[in-house]
Amino acid sequence: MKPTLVLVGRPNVGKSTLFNRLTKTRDAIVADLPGLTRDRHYGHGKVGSKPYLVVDTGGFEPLAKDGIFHEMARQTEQAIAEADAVVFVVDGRVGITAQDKEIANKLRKLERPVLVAVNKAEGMKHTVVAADFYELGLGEPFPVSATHGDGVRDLVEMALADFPEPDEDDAKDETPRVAIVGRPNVGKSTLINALMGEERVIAFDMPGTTRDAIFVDFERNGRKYTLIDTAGLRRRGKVFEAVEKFSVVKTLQSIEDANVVVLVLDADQDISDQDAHIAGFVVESGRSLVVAVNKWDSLDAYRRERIKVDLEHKLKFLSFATFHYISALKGLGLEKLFTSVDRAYAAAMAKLPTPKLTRVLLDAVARQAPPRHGGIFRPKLRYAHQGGSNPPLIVIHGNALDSLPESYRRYLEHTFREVFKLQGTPLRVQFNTSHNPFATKEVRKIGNPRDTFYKNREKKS
Ligand SMILES: Nc1nc2c(ncn2[C@@H]2O[C@H](COP(=O)(O)OP(=O)(O)OP(=O)(O)O)[C@@H](O)[C@H]2O)c(=O)[nH]1
Ligand SMILES: Nc1nc2c(ncn2[C@@H]2O[C@H](COP(=O)(O)OP(=O)(O)OP(=O)(O)O)[C@@H](O)[C@H]2O)c(=O)[nH]1
Repeated sequence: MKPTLVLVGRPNVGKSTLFNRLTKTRDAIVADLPGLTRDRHYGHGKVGSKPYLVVDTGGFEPLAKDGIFHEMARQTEQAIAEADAVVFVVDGRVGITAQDKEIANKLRKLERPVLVAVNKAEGMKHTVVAADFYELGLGEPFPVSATHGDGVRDLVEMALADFPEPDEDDAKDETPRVAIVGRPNVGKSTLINALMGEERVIAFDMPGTTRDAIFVDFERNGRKYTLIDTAGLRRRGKVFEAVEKFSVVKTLQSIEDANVVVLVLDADQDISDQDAHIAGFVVESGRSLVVAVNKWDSLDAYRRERIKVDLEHKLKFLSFATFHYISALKGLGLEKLFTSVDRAYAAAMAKLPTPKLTRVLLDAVARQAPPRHGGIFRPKLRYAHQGGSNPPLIVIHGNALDSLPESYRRYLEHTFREVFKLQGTPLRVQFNTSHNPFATKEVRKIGNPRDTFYKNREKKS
């Protein structure tokens, strides 16, 4: 399961700037889908080969009561309770404040790593700027500069030091891992019960710590699946029960762990921002998606039409996914739902051979040539290969690909999707241009030359 870093600190110390830096690389490869709801408080990042999730508590609505921790929303408390490591951001220019001390008192009681990031430390003597913050009693402070990036990599490496490298064997396991997610009360538990019947009980007796998801194997029509059960998790983990019913961190983690996500919506309610945010996480994570519009049994014809319009309007960025109208309570529509789960899994794992990809690419170019850059030269698309699965990543090689407009990338994506029948999975198309061998930025769209630098350095050593 991906470790989750939670950023805390008083206002204005630079949490959102640090958040942006921690999630930057990943951001660059997420296509801008029309209408995609992105939540700037939750994001993905990667350092070396270790992926992580980041939560910025800075934007959570403060509840005006006494004391800093009362002022922070319950969501902050919940995020801290669920974090794998907490990054406590302080301001190196201002120095230690009374609020910092209060936060530190609270954090010292946590049974998990807390790292003190002394921000805005660019151009300052590191030993001097850090010294002040030893007093917080949270170990060695890390001077960083969120705006310049200094020290940020070391900070993350330290935060993730105790977490193992992602398990390669995991990916080879051919049982589809399915996560059922959605906001409270949409019918997730009812759906899980309908799918698993009595087996459900087993979930509660499984050993494991609170941060482990519960993986439950089940069979349907002779096929095996592993269900990632966050509902069971929430019930077991007393700490979450006390705070919020909906667990953002667990939802994010189970999406990350899944191959296919079933997003459950309540047809009896309007589509909410929370629905759209969860859908946004799924798109960002690149996981396959099937949408289950539940409680269809309780709607009359008028409401059914209305909800369809609402879905079309608010979740249009999910056009790659299949929508099913089901009743978990009555067990209706579940067969078709699972046909789509199978299809979405197959699409996520599809093997796309280089010769065929290249043929499809060249055919697409022949049908519609890319526009000339500045009316002068035409980008040249040479060949394509598959760079990854779940989601499928198609890497296109050629010259001057930087100048291809977004609309052309979409055209290619659409073509690949049609030809390879990639229903249910997001698809990523990346350009690898070689028009300037001396440019530092070799790989377009996976941004950040610094990362390329580190990767190359790692390879050499
Ligand atoms: N010099 C310097 N300024 C920084 C650095 N990081 C952030 N800042 C500045 O500090 C101010 C606050 O940054 P934010 O990232 O908005 O701070 P925050 O902690 O998210 O603030 P809240 O949203 O109020 O909680 C901005 O003016 C930033 O430009 C840094 O590394 N060096
Ligand atoms: N009419 C109708 N009601 C349903 C259906 N599925 C679930 N419900 C009802 O919706 C309510 C919530 O269902 P749950 O399965 O507990 O929802 P959940 O998403 O697991 O909720 P949380 O545990 O709060 O996250 C219950 O009263 C269910 O009986 C359905 O298909 N039709």
